Amino acid sequence: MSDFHDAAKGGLSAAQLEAVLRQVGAERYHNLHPFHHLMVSGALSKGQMQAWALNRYCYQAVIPRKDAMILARAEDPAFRAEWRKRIEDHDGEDGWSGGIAKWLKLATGLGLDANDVIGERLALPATRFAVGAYLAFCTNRTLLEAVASSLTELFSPVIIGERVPAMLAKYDYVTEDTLAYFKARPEQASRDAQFALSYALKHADTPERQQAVIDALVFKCDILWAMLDALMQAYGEAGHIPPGAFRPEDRK
Ligand SMILES: O=C(O)c1cc(C(=O)O)c2c(n1)C(=O)C(=O)c1cc(C(=O)O)[nH]c1-2
Repeated sequence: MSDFHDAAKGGLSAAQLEAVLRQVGAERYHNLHPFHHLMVSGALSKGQMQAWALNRYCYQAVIPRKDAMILARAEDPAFRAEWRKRIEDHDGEDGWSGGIAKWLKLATGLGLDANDVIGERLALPATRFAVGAYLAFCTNRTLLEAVASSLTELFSPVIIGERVPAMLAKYDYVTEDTLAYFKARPEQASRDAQFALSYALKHADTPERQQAVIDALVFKCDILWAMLDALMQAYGEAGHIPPGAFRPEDRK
């Protein structure tokens, strides 16, 4: 295990920087988290699955907002033309025909009330803090760091490829229709991640900027990890559900 804090010392070639970024994913992406392992092994209760979908909605909902922050800060029209596809993917043409609507369908397909999900008030405090930290990072850090923080998407096709077949095989209440969100995602994620990776490799042209790119990806892995930690703490064996947060019916 590396801590990556001086991974760019002395400077890296583009290929070396890419290798470090992929190593960050190999060591820190949330497919390594115990909550994901419980999910793919079929061990989650329905209430735990609902808690996951309800909390993940907060993440989905902030994505187009952080992408709008990135758009606003980008001076190159060609960059903006490419990046705005991300907002279109999540919002669709009318706000409710893209990825966010599909995530909502996933949540309601698991038995949750749509207003409870959209309202975000039943989400865990730590989820809201993590998601807020992502939005703040993309608002306050350099454009290069904000772009680099999206690079977890290099690894999302892998976790989606693990999650979807397992959910269909191991939970009888999960249908293909419920999981429609994930159909378009791997292709969109690969397109987006390739663009972001090329941008990051090109613009990280000093050891300091290379380190900033690596740190941004580590930070983003921490965000995703912290969200699953929060679910474990609240809905795992410890069962410390914070006041006001979602209480599954199978665990009053
Ligand atoms: O299912 C997943 O585990 C997963 C992970 C990630 C990610 O790695 O950040 C994203 C998504 N899904 C996703 O659906 C998505 O739209 C997305 C956008 C971004 C981003 O940072 O811009 N990450 C992710």
